[in-house]
Formats: sequence, C-alpha cells, structure tokens
Amino acid sequence: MVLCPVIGKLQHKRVVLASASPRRQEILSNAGLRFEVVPSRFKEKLHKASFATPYAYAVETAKQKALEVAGRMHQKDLRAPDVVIGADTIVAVGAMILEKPVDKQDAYRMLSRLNGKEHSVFTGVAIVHCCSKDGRLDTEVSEFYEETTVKFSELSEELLWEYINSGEPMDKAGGYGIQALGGMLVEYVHGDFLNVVGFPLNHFCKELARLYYPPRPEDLRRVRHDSIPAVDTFENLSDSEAGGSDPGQSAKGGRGGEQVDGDRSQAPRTLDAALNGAESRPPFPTGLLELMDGFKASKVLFTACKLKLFDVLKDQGPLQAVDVARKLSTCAGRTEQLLDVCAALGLLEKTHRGYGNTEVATLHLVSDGEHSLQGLAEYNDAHVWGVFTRLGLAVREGADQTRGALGAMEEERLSQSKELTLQFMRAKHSLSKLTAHHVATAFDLSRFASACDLGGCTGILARELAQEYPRLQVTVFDLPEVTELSGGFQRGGRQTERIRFVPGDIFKDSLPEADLYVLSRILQDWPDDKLHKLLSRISSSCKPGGGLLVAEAAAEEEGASRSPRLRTLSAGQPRSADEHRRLLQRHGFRDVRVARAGDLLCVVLGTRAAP
Ligand SMILES: O=c1[nH]cc([C@@H]2O[C@H](COP(=O)(O)OP(=O)(O)OP(=O)(O)O)[C@@H](O)[C@H]2O)c(=O)[nH]1
Repeated sequence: MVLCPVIGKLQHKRVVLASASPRRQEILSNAGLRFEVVPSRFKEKLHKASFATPYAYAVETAKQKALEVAGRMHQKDLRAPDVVIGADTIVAVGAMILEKPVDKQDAYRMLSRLNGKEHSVFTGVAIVHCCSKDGRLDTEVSEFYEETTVKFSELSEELLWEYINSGEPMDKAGGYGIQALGGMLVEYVHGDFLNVVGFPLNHFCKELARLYYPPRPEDLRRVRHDSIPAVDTFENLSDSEAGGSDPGQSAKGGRGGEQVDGDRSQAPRTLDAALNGAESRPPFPTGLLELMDGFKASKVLFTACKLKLFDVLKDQGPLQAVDVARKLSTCAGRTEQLLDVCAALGLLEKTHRGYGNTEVATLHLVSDGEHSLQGLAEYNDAHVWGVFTRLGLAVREGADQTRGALGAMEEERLSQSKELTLQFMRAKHSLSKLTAHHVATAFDLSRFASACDLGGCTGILARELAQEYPRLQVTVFDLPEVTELSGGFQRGGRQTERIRFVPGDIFKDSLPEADLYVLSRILQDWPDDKLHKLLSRISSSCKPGGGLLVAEAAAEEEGASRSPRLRTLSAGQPRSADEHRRLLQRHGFRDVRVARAGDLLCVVLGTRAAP
C-alpha cells in the first residue's frame, strides 16, 4: 500500500536505487516505493578539500553515484531507467569528514573522535530523471541534503572496543549504526533519525512533491519564501486535488531544484521535449517486466542455494568474488555475476570488503539456520520448476490435469528414492516452520484432548500444537517412509513426550482416533475425487463434537498476496472462505469458521455434527 501520494508518483516509472546499502533499500521499500537496486561503481574518492562544506561533498558523491548507474544502464541497454536515486551519508566533526572505516583501528579513531561530543550527520541525495533520445542520455538532477545532529555519551575504551569487535561499525559512516547496537552510544538526536541511518525519507518526499506537483497560484503565494513544501503539503496531496505532473512539467512550472549551495530559488535545467511529451506515452510497465523476469530471479536464488553460497559466506564472509569462486570451485567471472545479481536482489551485501549475507539470507538461506528455507528452495528447484514447465500442457488438458500435476509429482515422490523423500520433507519442514504457529493459534483448540495431524510430515505443526495446548496429545500420521525419516528432524523439548508418529496411508489405512483431525496444506495437492474420499474418511472417523481443522493457501480475494496463488497454480485455484465452508458442511461438519493465518494461509475449523 502506498500511503503517500508522492511516492505513488513513481509507481509507474522504472526507478533504480543506485546503492548497495541495505538500510536505504529497507527505508524506501518500507515507504512503498518499488525499485530495482543497481549498486553504484563510483569510487568515493572526490577530493574533500575542494568542497566548501561537508554536505557539498556528500551531495556531489550522491550525484556521481546516481549518474554512474544511469550512464552504465543506458550504455548496456541503450535505455536508461526513468529515475535513478543516489545517496551518500557522511559524519562531520567540524570540517573533518568521516566515512566508513577501513579497519578496526580506523573505526577506533573515528569513534574516539565522536566520543562525548556532538557531530553532524549529512546525507546527500540525488534524484536523476533520465531520458534517452536518439541513443543519447539526457539527465536532469535534483539534489539536496539533510543534516541531523547526534551526541555521543562519554564512552569507556572498553566499551568502544567491545562495540568495534561486534563488527557493526565497518560498513557505516562514522563507524556506528544508530539503528542497532550503536544506538546505545547516543545521548540525543536532533533531526531526522532516518537521515542518520542513511536516507532522509521525509525530505525526499518533500522533494518529490516539489518535483511532481506544480504549485497552484495560491500555493505560490504561500510558499514564496520557501520552495520546499511543508510536511503537511505532501501528506495531504492527492492526484485529483493537486493535479499531478511529471517533473519536466513542474520544472516548466517554475519550482526550482534545490542547489547544493543552498540557493533553492534557481530552476533546474529542463529535460528536452521528449520528456515534456511524456504524458502521451503509456506508463512504464515495471510490474509486467518484473513478472516476465521473475523466473530468472528464482533461478538465481535456487542456484546460489544449491552452490551453498550463503553457507560459505556465513562462515567465511565477507569474501571477494574470486575467493568465493575458489571456495565453490566455480568460474570466477560467472560467480561475480551471480554475486552481483544476488546483491541486486537484496540477498547479499556488497562492500569494499567483499560480499556478505544480508539479514534475510542469514535468517532464511543458510542451511542450518532455525528459520532456514533452504529445503524449500532446493525442492522448488529440483521439482516444482519441472512441474511448471508442464503448465501449458496442464492448462490445455483441463483443470483436473492441472491438479494432477502435483498429484503426479506426489506419486512420483512416493515411488522414488529416500533422497527425494528427504528433499520433500525438508521443503515441507521449512515452510511449516513459518506457518505452524499461525495455524495452531488461529482458533482456540483447548477443548480438544487429542489431535491427529494427517500428512503431518516432520511434526512441526504437532510440536506447535503441543506447545500451545499443554494437555493435548498429538499423533502425526504419515506414510511409513516419512515417519521413518522424521526422527532426523526432531529436537528435544518437553512437549515431544505428547507427540507420537504413526505410519500409515491417509487414503487406505484406518485413521488413528482423535478429537481433532488436522489437514495442513494437504487438500490443495489432490484432485477432487481424492479430496472427497479423504474428507469422507475423516468424517467417518470423527466423533460427534469432534473437529476438523484445515489450513490451505488463502485465495487472493481474501487479501492474500500474489505469491500463494502462484504457489498453488499447478494445483488449482485456492478456495475461497465460502468454498471451504461448503466443503466441510458437505462432509457433515457444522459451525464452520474461517480465519486467516499469517499472510499465506486460510484456516477452517468445523465441528462434526451427529450423523
Ligand atoms: O547510523 C548509521 N549511520 C550510517 C549507516 C550506513 O552507513 C553507510 C554510509 O555509506 P555510504 O553512504 O557510502 O553508502 P554505502 O553503504 O557504501 O552504499 P552505496 O552503494 O550507496 O555507496 C550507509 O549504508 C548507511 O546506511 C547506518 O547504517 N547507520
């Protein structure tokens, strides 16, 4: 959702953030901006002494970063993006400029200089509007800076070294990260906090408002002495009331770009006629192009996982591309390309010390992490990818065939090797870890004394149920080859005493007795005949007053994001709340209630009526 209409103004443009800083990426994506990340290769080596002020240096560096990316992209594709955003954050103590420390001693020098004193943090920002005409790149640059004052407490040598040894200072201007451990060093902040973190979002929105909304005459009178709109100006704007425009037009309308030297009254250079005629061109189809390229991004992620790239970087990173290639025994040139794309996708951070995992990679892509999704990536690469290549055939041959694609895969899995079963289990295990808590808590299940998770695989949901409901006994019912391997996924814990694994086939064997039956992400994989067979078996085993809890991918109209639909495309359309309700009612369940569980699932609970 885009709250702020000025951010929305960039929605149909191809926007590029020319920065490798994960903080900038986070600030802008949190604000609802959709953009690509192309880290700048501009070397931050401008001659500081030649700038009259520290902020002039930051603004010029930001501009050069953005222009380098615009130029490179234009050269490569002969088509530059619409907008390139560059930024540069520095710390200034008097006239001295501090950037990112090069090593621990450097970090120590910086932090000692800041110790017990007040300093300024400047972020220079450049918004470059690009236009290609006759193979030539034309740019219009708007630039500004923001200043925030920060004061450090008096800190002991011991504390400074402890902080330096945490590793946090190394990729941060001035050698500290105010948003993390570095926040403990800070006594006060005057000004925009996000500016210290790396991007002055508020000023950026004001700048967009200035560029995209030409002033009405009464506004001109009101803001005559300050061309930057007040905060409420951009917060209250909407397209209809303000008459949005492109910056080329606003430039014609006379609102000037802010100059580095603080002269805000000068108008910026206008773009050539091609940009002024932009109204007649259709909006840039960013979303569509993203869709067309989406498979490439998935394949990059799968390949990096398969090569164990994130594991290597976790243990030994950051590493230069050539060292990564050596460790993975891969081609150096191609490895560097893979690393750069991973950085552009937000999976890696690229700094002068080399490539390292981002937080999301550390959390979800390292194989032995508590929240690892490695198994899912591996399985999607090895199997789901193949299923989707048969999507055309499935669609041509009808819905049952489409559903059959996953069913066929399931059957293929069953007839195949232990390694394939393990791969399937790892995928299900990692996905269940994300959703189990939501499923277990979607309804109050404390009235049930026993539960049976049908197709419960490694028992992740069983564990969550046992943890949530202290008197609940849980049975995990799954195929013998699955229950046999499930031991490898168990870790200790008191609640495991109340969990047992029973081998069996949900379609053939008698179901274990239980007050509550659970089907989590099972129904979606089967064609209708099998699905009804399964529900009718459950209905026969369930005592009156007992329950059936079903968790399935949520349908889009219930507010789910696009991904659940994609995830189940080859297994048919996710059911709506009403369809779920009717399905359970048809099999003898009443009081059917539906709830959302997290972002992905819809959970349904029904009570078995007396026959
Ligand atoms: O409190 C904090 N202060 C600063 C930061 C981060 O520091 C860096 C500043 O470096 P720079 O502006 O040169 O940006 P880079 O990271 O090198 O990326 P570019 O590709 O844009 O050059 C910046 O990442 C801030 O976010 C911080 O995190 N906390």
